[in-house]
Amino acid sequence: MARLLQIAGSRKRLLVLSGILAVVHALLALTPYLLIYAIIRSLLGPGPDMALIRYYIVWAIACVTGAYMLLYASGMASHVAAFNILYELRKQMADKLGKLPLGFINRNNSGVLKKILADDIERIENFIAHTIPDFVKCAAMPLITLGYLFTVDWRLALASCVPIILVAVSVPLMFNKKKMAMLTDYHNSLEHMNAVVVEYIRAMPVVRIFGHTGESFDRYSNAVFHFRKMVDAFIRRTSVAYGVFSSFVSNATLPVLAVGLYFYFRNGLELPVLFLFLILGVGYIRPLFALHNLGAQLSVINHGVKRLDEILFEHEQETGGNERLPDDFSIRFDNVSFSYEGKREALSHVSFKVLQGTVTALVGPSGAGKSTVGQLIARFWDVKEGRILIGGTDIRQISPERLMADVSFVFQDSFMFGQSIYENVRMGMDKTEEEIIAAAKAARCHDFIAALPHGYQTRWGSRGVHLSGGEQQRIQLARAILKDAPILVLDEATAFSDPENEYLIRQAFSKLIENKTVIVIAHRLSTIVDSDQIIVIDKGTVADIGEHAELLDNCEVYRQLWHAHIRAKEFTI
Ligand SMILES: Nc1ncnc2c1ncn2[C@@H]1O[C@H](COP(=O)(O)OP(=O)(O)OP(=O)(O)O)[C@@H](O)[C@H]1O
Repeated sequence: MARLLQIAGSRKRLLVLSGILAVVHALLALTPYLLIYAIIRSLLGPGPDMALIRYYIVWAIACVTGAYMLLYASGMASHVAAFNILYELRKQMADKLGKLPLGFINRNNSGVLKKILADDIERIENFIAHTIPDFVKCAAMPLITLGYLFTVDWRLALASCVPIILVAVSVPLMFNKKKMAMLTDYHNSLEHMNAVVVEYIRAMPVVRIFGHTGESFDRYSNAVFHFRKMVDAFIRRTSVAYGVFSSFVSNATLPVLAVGLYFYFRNGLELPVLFLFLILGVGYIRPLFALHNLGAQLSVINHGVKRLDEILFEHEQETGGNERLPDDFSIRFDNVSFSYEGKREALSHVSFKVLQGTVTALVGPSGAGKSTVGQLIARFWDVKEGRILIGGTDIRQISPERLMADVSFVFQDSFMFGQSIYENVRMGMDKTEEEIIAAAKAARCHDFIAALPHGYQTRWGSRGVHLSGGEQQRIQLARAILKDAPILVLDEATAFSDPENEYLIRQAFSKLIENKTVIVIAHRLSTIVDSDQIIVIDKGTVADIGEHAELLDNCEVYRQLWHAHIRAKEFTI
């Protein structure tokens, strides 16, 4: 609750207002019962005063109306606060995700992130908008009622407390530490199920093709069964205590009725007082049910808030507080070592230099660390040892915005947004229509875009159009051409292209790399033989650096790669 109030920030005042309105609502909702009590007294007394009774009825109706108006106002205040908090939270999360290393996003399963960003935040809204006012109301109602009942007859008031005392004993039994730990397991299991479901759906095409439907379904169904087991075990553990709790609450009349009847027959307790206790002495127990539900909800929220905080407090990439601009766009790896999540080193003592305006190819066997080198330049991750310099400046001292503006990355897979093709090329950059079309022309995509049903305004996605893999690659190139960053990292961008597409991509490339510092991560060695330099990476280290002919003479790893490449080219089915 404290953390939620902290998250609420300046909206706390609205929440307090909502709470105050809920308390006044509770007071007003109680008043009609007191008026009914007065009416019964009057009716049972000698010569009832009908004018007074009518007066009480009018007041009772006014109080009920007022109570509901206040409840509405309280709900309004809490909703306005909740939606504002929701907005702030989503903004904070988006801002934070933008500052985290991109590797963090890669590392986390998209199903889990989706649950945190969509479901957990949504639940917080629900909690703040509904549960907080309900909580105040449910806590205020019994307190006010009980206080009043003690002023009427302390003996019956004490009797009406019996169910509360029993509840106070049974609830901690229900939520001891062990069961709270079970709740955490329950939430983890729910998260796991979410992740598996997302994977199951996303992997469906691959799974079908490879005939692993049974295996994949097993993972899915195991996750669902595990979740069911968790729920089952939790319900088994708590059902007895819950049964005791609900029977106390449902039969709360009994102690008041027994003690009331006793005093009525023995001590001449007034009938209206007995009625009052039978109505109010039981009515105030009901909100306890709601309080109990709130306990369960609180644990769900608690888990969600913890998950949100894991992201909000995740270590951000720092710029060392001493931001500098690069002097030029050369790149230097200075004794760089790096491992993913502290495991085996993916790169070990890697040093090389890339001059401004030159093309460098990274080659090496699969898993050697080529993509890692590329990703480190864009600071997807931070190095463990050594440093990476752009124009003489350590990239950790360049602001992330500057670094992102200076480096373009063409990935192996292109991602298309569910927007128009125009917006997919523009990618939020501040560019004119002419510039966008010029970039599309340079990337050889203008012709196929123009042939789409609505040209550049055609929407990508389920109800729009789909483009071939090669066309999507060219859209990626158009983005990079439009961005016009001085440094370009190309990760196997030409792989898997058909000859026609490859020809077009090559044309787009030559336009893209003009006057840029380029690093190409390539498997098809024939495409990079003319590079200014070739860096051979093997098992996370630099095996050799040089031009194609030199490396063929001197580097065994390169020679093997080259021969494998030639054999692959000559291979026919
Ligand atoms: N996100 C990641 N988390 C953990 N380990 C990773 C991750 N990405 C790569 N690795 C590991 O780091 C090592 C280097 O991988 P990298 O992708 O850089 O090699 P590569 O030379 O680009 O391979 P390929 O040519 O097959 O794409 C490999 O052992 C790989 O398993």
